[in-house]
Amino acid sequence: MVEIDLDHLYKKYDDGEDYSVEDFDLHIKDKEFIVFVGPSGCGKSTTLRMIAGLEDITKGELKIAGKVMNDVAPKDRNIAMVFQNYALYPHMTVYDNMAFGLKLRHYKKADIDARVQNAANILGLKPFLDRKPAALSGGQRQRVALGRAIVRDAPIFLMDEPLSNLDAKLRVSMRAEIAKLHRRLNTTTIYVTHDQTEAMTMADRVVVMSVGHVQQIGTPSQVYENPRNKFVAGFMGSPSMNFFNMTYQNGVVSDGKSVTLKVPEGRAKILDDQGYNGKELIFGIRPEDIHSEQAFLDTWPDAVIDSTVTVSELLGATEQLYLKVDDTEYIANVNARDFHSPGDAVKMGFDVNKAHFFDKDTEMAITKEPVPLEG
Ligand SMILES: Nc1ncnc2c1ncn2[C@@H]1O[C@H](COP(=O)(O)OP(=O)(O)OP(=O)(O)O)[C@@H](O)[C@H]1O
Repeated sequence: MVEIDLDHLYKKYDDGEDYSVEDFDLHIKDKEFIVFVGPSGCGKSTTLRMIAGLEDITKGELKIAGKVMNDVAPKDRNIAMVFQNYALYPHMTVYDNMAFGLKLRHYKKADIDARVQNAANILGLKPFLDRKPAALSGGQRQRVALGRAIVRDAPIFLMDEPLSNLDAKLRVSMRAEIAKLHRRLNTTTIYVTHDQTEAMTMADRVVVMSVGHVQQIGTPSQVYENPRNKFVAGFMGSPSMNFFNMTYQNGVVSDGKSVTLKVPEGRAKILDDQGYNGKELIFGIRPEDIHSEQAFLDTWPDAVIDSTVTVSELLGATEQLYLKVDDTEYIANVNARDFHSPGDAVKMGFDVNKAHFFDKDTEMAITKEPVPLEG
């Protein structure tokens, strides 16, 4: 059982005025695949490096399997780490790169060989064991870096943007390989990325961060379906959620120009109960919740907006439409059968039942019960 507890962790760098990480509180379960996700500079790597022991913890406690680790040296934490730049030794073969850490730890030769062969087998690296890193592709190098973590047989893997140096296609296939590897090895894993797609597709749970603070912790679907605030709503999902500044009054939201939408009763009651009648708020709707099919427009005539297509991208089964109403631009993902061209005047139906409302000042989601930070 390897559980990791981040108990109200804080980090302030010597030359920093503010905390780079503030009050990071998380219990990681045995075998869990956790992804820290957020924009550049939000404190993901700093948190990971505190867990690895590469940075001091300013305040708070780090526990691994119940034991406080704050002052334990990195080499004694039994953690394997995979970095963005692979950190391979260029003068060593693939075999030696994977064996090196074990040699340093005085493993027996036969044991080292068995571990390296096993990792090479899992990662499809057998044909390359005698090559040097320069003679490998980016994906193969990244696999060697993973191999070096696997041979350690460590109960915890930490991965810091391990795929960001790979091209888009390779990233997708390595993403699946790492997920498969996790299912096979069941190692408690913390994975850092700024790519929300990686977070959504790989994580058991994601920790969404912004400027040193945890914004929300949950399964990918929890944070996608029930974002706690506007930041999480806008960060998770591609293309991003559309936001409109609106005023809510008597069951209708309006931007004071051409966008006026009836709010279904249940949602309107929540807004009424929480005192938003007559107030400004932020209205959010995901591109997939805006429709162009006639049947939808006929069913919800009070949520149809006359718009103009500015760009249309055919993605195969769906079409991504960039639209404009007055000066407001938004994006919709619609069925590709209704193909549109730039300049087309279109009627777009907003599925207000799926919309999200946020307080204009706090930017927190307006829901029946406040969305918890975790879960
Ligand atoms: N060694 C350091 N000394 C001082 N400040 C630092 C140091 N390392 C990081 N920081 C600062 O701490 C904050 C968090 O940085 P961190 O690298 O953890 O963010 P990140 O989310 O991992 O970003 P990225 O995706 O760009 O790596 C940033 O404001 C950064 O400038």
